[in-house]
Amino acid sequence: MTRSSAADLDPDDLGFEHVPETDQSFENALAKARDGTRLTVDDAVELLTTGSDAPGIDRRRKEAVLEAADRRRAEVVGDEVTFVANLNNNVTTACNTGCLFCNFKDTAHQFETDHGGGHAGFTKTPAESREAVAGAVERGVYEVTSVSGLHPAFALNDEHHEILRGYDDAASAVNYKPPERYVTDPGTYVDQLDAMSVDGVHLHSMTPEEAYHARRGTDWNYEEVYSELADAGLDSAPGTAAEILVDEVRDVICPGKIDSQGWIDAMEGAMAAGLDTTATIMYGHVDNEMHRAIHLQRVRDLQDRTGGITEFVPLSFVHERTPLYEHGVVSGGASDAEDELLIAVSRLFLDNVENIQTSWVKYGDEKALKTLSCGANDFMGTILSEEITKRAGGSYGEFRSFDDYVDLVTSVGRIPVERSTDYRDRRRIDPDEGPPFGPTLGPKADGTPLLSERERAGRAGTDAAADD
Ligand SMILES: C[S@@+](CC[C@H](N)C(=O)[O-])C[C@H]1O[C@@H](n2cnc3c(N)ncnc32)[C@H](O)[C@@H]1O
Ligand SMILES: Nc1c(NC[C@H](O)[C@H](O)[C@H](O)CO)[nH]c(=O)[nH]c1=O
Ligand SMILES: N[C@@H](Cc1ccc(O)cc1)C(=O)O
Ligand code: SF4
Repeated sequence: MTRSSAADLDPDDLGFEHVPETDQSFENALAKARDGTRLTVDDAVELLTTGSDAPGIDRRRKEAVLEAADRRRAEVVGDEVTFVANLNNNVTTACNTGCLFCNFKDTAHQFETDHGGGHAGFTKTPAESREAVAGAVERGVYEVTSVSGLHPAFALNDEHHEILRGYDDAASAVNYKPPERYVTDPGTYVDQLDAMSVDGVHLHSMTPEEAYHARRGTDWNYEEVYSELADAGLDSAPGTAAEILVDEVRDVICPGKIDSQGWIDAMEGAMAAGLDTTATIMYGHVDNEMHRAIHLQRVRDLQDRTGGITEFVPLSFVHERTPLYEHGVVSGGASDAEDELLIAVSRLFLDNVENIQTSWVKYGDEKALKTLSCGANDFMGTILSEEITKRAGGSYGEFRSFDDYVDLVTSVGRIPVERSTDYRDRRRIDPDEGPPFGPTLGPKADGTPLLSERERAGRAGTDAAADD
């Protein structure tokens, strides 16, 4: 069943078929985790629940799971904690997909020329995107992550515009309105990537959902679309939009999105086009431990087939300003124990994905540091600007300097390491040599700090959103 509004949902009966019940025991699952036997979905459920036969989390059992994951992390990737010098450049917040966990988007009609009222969102032209990227590259950033709303005027290229214009009632048939209808034309996906290709910066962009948007209304396949995007400068694709890869959950939280198989098809297309990818899970809303375990299996299967996933990124649901919370469908996000167990079981279950990322944006510094001893080894990036979590009510900040990274990582006895997006280039940072520390791996990165003390203080209250 597809429902489109949070107000229509009965929180006490979401009708889920998948529930966290198994024939496995916690002890058996833990023994398998400890000796490195490949885990099943039932094993993962036992570990995530610390025993599905009893309600609540058992503290002692939880510590045993975290310890097993920490040991595995040490065996697989050692004591280095990696991070990247990157910029988030989101192109537009205009989106009609209506995901109930998301407050990043603004309904797209507000961006039209004949819309009277104001709005808090933005659309950047390709020239504006280039300016944002050029400024960051000048300062030593060498990765740009760009994820955006599915603006109805976005098309892959000029040919795609022609195809979409050919539809009768294109707005409802293919979610298309021509750029002339909008105050700001976002250009095409190819234009945006071309514009953001500044001095060899690594472009990490085009989620599976965006790739779907870039081929809607055509018979093009994902590999062709990603190949054209790669020609325009794309280097790797973020595997967001995964949310929970179980359709009964997607039907509740994102009925307008591609389904689980669609996400997998897009990821396979990206990798067939030669791109690296990342994979995510967005958990802690209406999902249960069985859903999380099935999700992990789908990601592991995909990685068995492709080998192109460089990292797994758990994104804990930020609830405060989202339709799911405002309509009482959920009463909050994941607990600390759930966050720790999710990181730990991701490490133990995904025996074919080397890097598990922890997000200081979602968890805050204290919890993110704790997760570095529950299985995580990557601490994401400087990002310099953050809108998705902030708009959902998250308050853990939107940028991180290398000095902060070195302080945080050394405070838990680990080794700070600057990395490239694909983890192939690495530089160990010697804390005794600085501060200030800055990035050195990019073409224009010379070790100069990305943010001076003064800028960091000055930016603490800045709002990056601009008017359309
Ligand atoms: C905001 S979308 C932007 C890209 C594109 N529209 C898409 O859906 O793939 C990127 C991701 O942000 C994450 N996200 C959105 N709202 C969130 C929230 N309230 N808490 C945690 N993650 C969230 C979701 O996992 C989503 O797939
Ligand atoms: N976890 C979050 C990320 N992760 C992405 C990284 O910053 C980086 O782009 C990736 O590891 C590839 O190098 N980005 C966010 O904006 N917010 C997060 O919560
Ligand atoms: N920007 C996304 C997260 C993200 C982007 C790229 C990734 O590879 C992973 C996660 C968010 O804040 O939720
Ligand atoms: S998650 Fe992405 S597709 Fe869904 S509403 Fe937000 S911006 Fe749009």
